[in-house]
Amino acid sequence: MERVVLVTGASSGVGLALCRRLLEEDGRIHLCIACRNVQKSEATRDLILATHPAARVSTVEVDLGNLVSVLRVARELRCRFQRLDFVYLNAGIMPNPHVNFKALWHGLLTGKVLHMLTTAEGIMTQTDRLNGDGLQEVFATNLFGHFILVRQLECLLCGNEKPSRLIWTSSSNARESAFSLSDYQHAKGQESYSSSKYATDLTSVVLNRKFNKQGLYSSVVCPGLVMSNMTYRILPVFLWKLLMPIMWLIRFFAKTYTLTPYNGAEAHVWLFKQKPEHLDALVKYHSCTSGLGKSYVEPRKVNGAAAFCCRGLG
Ligand SMILES: NC(=O)C1=CN([C@@H]2O[C@H](COP(=O)(O)OP(=O)(O)OC[C@H]3O[C@@H](n4cnc5c(N)ncnc54)[C@H](OP(=O)(O)O)[C@@H]3O)[C@@H](O)[C@H]2O)C=CC1
Ligand SMILES: CC(C)=CCC[C@@H](C)[C@H]1CC[C@H]2C3=C(CC[C@]12C)[C@@]1(C)CCC(=O)[C@@H](C)[C@@H]1CC3
Repeated sequence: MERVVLVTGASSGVGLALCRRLLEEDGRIHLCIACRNVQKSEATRDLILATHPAARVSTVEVDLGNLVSVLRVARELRCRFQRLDFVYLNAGIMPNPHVNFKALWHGLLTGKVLHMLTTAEGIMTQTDRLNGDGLQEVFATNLFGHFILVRQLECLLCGNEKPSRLIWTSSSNARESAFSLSDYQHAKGQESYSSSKYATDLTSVVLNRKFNKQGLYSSVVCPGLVMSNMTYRILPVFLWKLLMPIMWLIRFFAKTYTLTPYNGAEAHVWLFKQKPEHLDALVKYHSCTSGLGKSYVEPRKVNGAAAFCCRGLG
């Protein structure tokens, strides 16, 4: 039976590399790519078919930051498919990023620089805004749109012969201290990206609690630092090009400097091959690349997730 795999944010970066890598793993899957509009869907399908001409690739359009669009695409998917085996919830944004180089310099003096270079803790802020639905844009796009999609697709994901899987692209920038239940959309702070990714980690834990019995399993991954449209919006492209040799060097000390979308998709592809019953719901799977360019996956506990469960909030 062919497996049906849905990937959001398939038009570029980690999502596009993931689509290609999944087809390398199993050329018989039915890959459904979700992009923002028809032009992007068709261009992405052409790119994938150029390297995998025999692949079965279909397209759907969704703006995850627009609830009407999410409900519409869920309806369309329910009509088109009888079940979904894998859903990669990968689309994401980081609008108006700002890097505090002074803090990075201070980190160098206080010995925290490696932690800062891998998590961006204390050196990155964003300016968020309200979207058309009256929700904070980062929360809505990175988490809530995806969450509503999952809930709307329950009939395709639960109670199937084999377990179905949700795989969320989170981040090592996810931080417990950036998230607050009383301001879960992060309207008040300037770390909306970090908050949305931490909320994603917790959502995955809670989804496992609720749905494992019905054969649906959820995992979170971090692709590491990847050069993609998202990172190219943080600094000017010429600066990234200048920094590139330094980043190759940093990779000898910081294994999460995966740098290419292909390497960044390592954990996503690894999870595709694992039995979900053997995975730990409180772990985030990190794509890593050694200084010599070898890719591998490292599991790390999600900070605070166990405590969150114990408090009974899940
Ligand atoms: N790059 C990095 O270093 C890291 C990235 N990540 C995460 O990886 C994921 C992929 O990002 P990456 O590949 O780096 O960046 P890209 O910007 O290349 O990819 C983001 C994807 O999300 C899509 N997207 C954005 N907004 C929406 C929306 N409203 N509705 C539908 N699709 C949307 C984009 O579509 P479009 O082409 O239309 O804009 C694009 O396909 C994100 O969740 C990001 O947070 C996590 C850790 C590190
Ligand atoms: C690499 C050097 C020498 C300088 C670049 C400084 C920053 C622009 C850079 C350092 C750490 C990076 C980082 C991210 C973006 C770019 C940095 C702040 C992320 C926040 C990108 C998105 C993610 O999800 C995180 C995992 C990244 C964490 C590290």
